[in-house]
Amino acid sequence: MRQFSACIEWLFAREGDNFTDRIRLAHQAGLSAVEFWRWTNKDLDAIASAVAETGIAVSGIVAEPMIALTNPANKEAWLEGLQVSVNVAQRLGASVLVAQAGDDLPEFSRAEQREVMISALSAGADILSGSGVRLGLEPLNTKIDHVGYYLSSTVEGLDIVVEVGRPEIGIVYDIYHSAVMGERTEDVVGKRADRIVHVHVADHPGRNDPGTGEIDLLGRLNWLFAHGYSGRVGLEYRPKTEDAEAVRAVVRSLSA
Ligand SMILES: O=C(O)C(=O)CO
Repeated sequence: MRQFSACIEWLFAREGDNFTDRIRLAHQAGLSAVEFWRWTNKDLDAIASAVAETGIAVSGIVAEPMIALTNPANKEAWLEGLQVSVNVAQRLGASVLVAQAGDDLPEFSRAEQREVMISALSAGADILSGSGVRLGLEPLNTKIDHVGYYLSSTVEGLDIVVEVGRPEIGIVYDIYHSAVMGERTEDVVGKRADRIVHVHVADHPGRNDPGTGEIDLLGRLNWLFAHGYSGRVGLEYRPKTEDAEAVRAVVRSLSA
């Protein structure tokens, strides 16, 4: 059965509640996993308690510090942070760390930045090795949400992780970002679905609930699962309502 994970940066984020209430609300709504972004600004003890109390899984968090992997000056600090992020992921039982490439830096060529990223990711693989945690480099759209970001192409992201050549390193494939960039899933993923460590969904336009826009999310998910993806589906969208039933309806509509 297809497994879903609620991104509680946006889902179950009722005004007045504290962050850990979102974990309880996701559990009450029937979700088996949650994910969130930064961990350095959150109460990890409270999160760990809510996770233990509900039995819900944490599918992923962001690798911190969120500094540009494209910048050679950041490599050491990024690797130090990765070690701590792995420890946090292990504490929470999270199997995915999400890494962002950072901005396209005008002082370096794209090829130079690519080399810097490959070197950092290769060193990162040594840190991840044996930890049970994988790192997903995330291509993001540069048309709406992340103008200036280095990595907007899924093919380029996959080429980078294939060149790194380590099982600990893959990509996060966000169908919304990919669709905004005009990509068709089958064209850009091709035979490399095994390199995807996590998938995100949101509809376009609006980045709202699946079903509110024009992306055939079910069709794209069906394609991914038929071609080797076996991880969770992260619900990373801005919900139009706070109604738990609306999330359940999304899960039903995207289930196989
Ligand atoms: O920052 C974003 O837009 C993301 O998709 C993070 O996962």
